[in-house]
Parts: sequence; C-alpha cells; structure tokens
Amino acid sequence: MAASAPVLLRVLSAAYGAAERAGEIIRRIMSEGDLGIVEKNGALDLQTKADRLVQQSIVGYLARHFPALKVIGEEEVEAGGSPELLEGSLSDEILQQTCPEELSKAQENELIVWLDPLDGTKEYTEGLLDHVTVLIGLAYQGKAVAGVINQPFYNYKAGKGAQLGRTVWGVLGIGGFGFHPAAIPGGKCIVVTTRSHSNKLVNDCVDAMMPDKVVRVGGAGNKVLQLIEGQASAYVFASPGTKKWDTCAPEAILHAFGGQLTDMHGNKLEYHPTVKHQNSAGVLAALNDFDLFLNRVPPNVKAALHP
Ligand SMILES: Nc1ncnc2c1ncn2[C@@H]1O[C@H](COP(=O)(O)O)[C@@H](OP(=O)(O)O)[C@H]1O
Ligand SMILES: [Mg+2]
Ligand SMILES: [Mg+2]
Ligand SMILES: [Mg+2]
Repeated sequence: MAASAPVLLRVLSAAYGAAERAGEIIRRIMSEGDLGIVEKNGALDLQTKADRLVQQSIVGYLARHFPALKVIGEEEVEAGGSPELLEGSLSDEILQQTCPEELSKAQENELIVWLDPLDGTKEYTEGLLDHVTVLIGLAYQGKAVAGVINQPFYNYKAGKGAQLGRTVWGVLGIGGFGFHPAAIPGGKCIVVTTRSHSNKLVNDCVDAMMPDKVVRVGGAGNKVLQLIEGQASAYVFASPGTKKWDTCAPEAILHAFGGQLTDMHGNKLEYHPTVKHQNSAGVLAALNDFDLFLNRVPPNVKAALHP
C-alpha cells in the first residue's frame, strides 16, 4: 500500500477494493439461491447470509490493514464467523488524489467507518437486484467526509456481455466519481422515496413536495445514486427508519458533488462514534434546489420527527 498517501485516502482506497469484492459475494449468494433470510425486527427488517458474510469480511479486512480504525456496522454478527479473505485491489485513482489539507491531518484512530454491508435487503430478497448497494462511509470529526458505494447488479438488465456492477466514490473537497451525472429531464420534480417502509407521514411529506412523479425504490444508497444521475430531484423519507450506516457514504458522495442531505428540519447529520444510530428526524436530500424542498416540509412532519 502506498504508505505516503494520507491515511484517509488509503482507507478509502482499500474500502473501494473491499466493496468490489463484497459485490462479488452478494452476486454469488444470489446465484446459489439460498439467501438464509432471518427477521430482525419483523418482516420489514430482514437480514440475509449476504448481509452477514459481507459485514464479517469487510470488518476483518479493515481490521487487518488498519487496526486502529473504528468500524460501526449494521449487523450484529460474531467477529470470528467464517469471513471471506477479502483481499481487494486498492484503487490507484483514489491514492493519487491530492487530499484537502484539513482531511490529510486525520489519523487512523480518528476515522470512523459506518458500514452497511447490504443496503436494500428487502429488495434483494424480492429480486429487485439493482436496488442493492454496499455502503462504506468515512466520518472525521463527526462529519461524513468520504464514501464508497458498490452496486453489485448495476447493468443486470443490459443483457449478456454487459459488465455487471460498479463502484462510485467521493471525498469532500475532491468530488464524486464513477457515475454518469445528468440533469432531470424537462426540469420535472421527481421525488424518490421508500418502496417497502411507507406510512402516512412518509406519503404526506412526499405529496407536500408537489411532485410531477414519485419513484419508489429500495435502499438509501440507490436513492442517492438517482439524485446524482438525474433520475430524481429529491430523496424524501419522513421516517426515523434509516441509520447512520445508510446515510454516511451516500451523504459524503452527494456533498462532494455539490448536493445536500439533512434531516427533515434541515439539520446536518452527525457521525461521531457515540451518536445515536437512528436518523430519527428523517432524511431529505437533493443535488439542486435543496431549500425549495426543505421549505415544503409540512409542519405536521416536523412536529412528528424529532432529532
Ligand atoms: N421502518 C424501518 N425499519 C427498519 N429499517 C428501515 C425502516 N425504514 C428504512 N429502513 C432501512 O433504511 C434503509 C433504506 O430503506 P428503504 O429501502 O425503505 O428506503 C434500508 O436499509 P437496509 O436494507 O440496509 O436494512 C432499510 O432497512
Ligand atoms: Mg437492514
Ligand atoms: Mg441500509
Ligand atoms: Mg443493510
């Protein structure tokens, strides 16, 4: 590993390789056909063999290379288990970047990794494969500063010969990479929201945005990808359902690309290691016109969701 690069870039570069290998595990488990589904807190909160194995493997890999790094992952799995030896290749593209001065000071023991080994689990179990992502977010001084998103089944509808899967990454002050930026067609207001965790408050808030179209898809990572690729104008989720591992990597990439992700009151999300995991005041994000969407959040939503 290029020992001369700042540790933040070295960790992100390793995370890039690990996320690619994680994507291979997720594809393999799907092709084997036995997902090993268990319910965590009811039928809407599932865990599969892929969630468990990817978390164990990434945690083990990062611990071997960065022993002082603190990793907080979604799944409660044994540290030992039978993780795969994830020796992913490092991203030279990341290692060669010039790190913003503020971030280049970060020490290994000051970085927090927020890990969602498989985002969009419900959709994974239902075969909506391109909703699934692996999210590895890096926080420094309580802020989401860098992230990697692997989308294991990207392109799976493109037919034989198409390259399956992709990895998107970003760092504050450097930018966002690995995706196809695009504008929203015809200046339309397209709201993207949950597919499997709706309720009245979630739907009221979506309606208050006065959308031309509502897109319901799984995964926090997938929804932020839709914002940066011009498929949606705003990600609106008036629910305490997401956790820090859902938002850290997507937020860092969106912010690096010039967008904004906050709670329903417009408060920044915090990522220090002792923070409450739940994003209890919901999630609102947009690449452009963020304030317009924030101003449309209705009073009953604000009253119901407390930070
Ligand atoms: N009511 C709820 N209970 C548990 N998890 C929830 C939830 N609402 C959202 N989430 C989690 O937030 C992420 C995005 O949700 P959604 O796809 O509905 O937009 C998913 O992450 P995971 O798939 O990693 O668990 C999902 O499980
Ligand atoms: Mg989950
Ligand atoms: Mg998730
Ligand atoms: Mg998950």
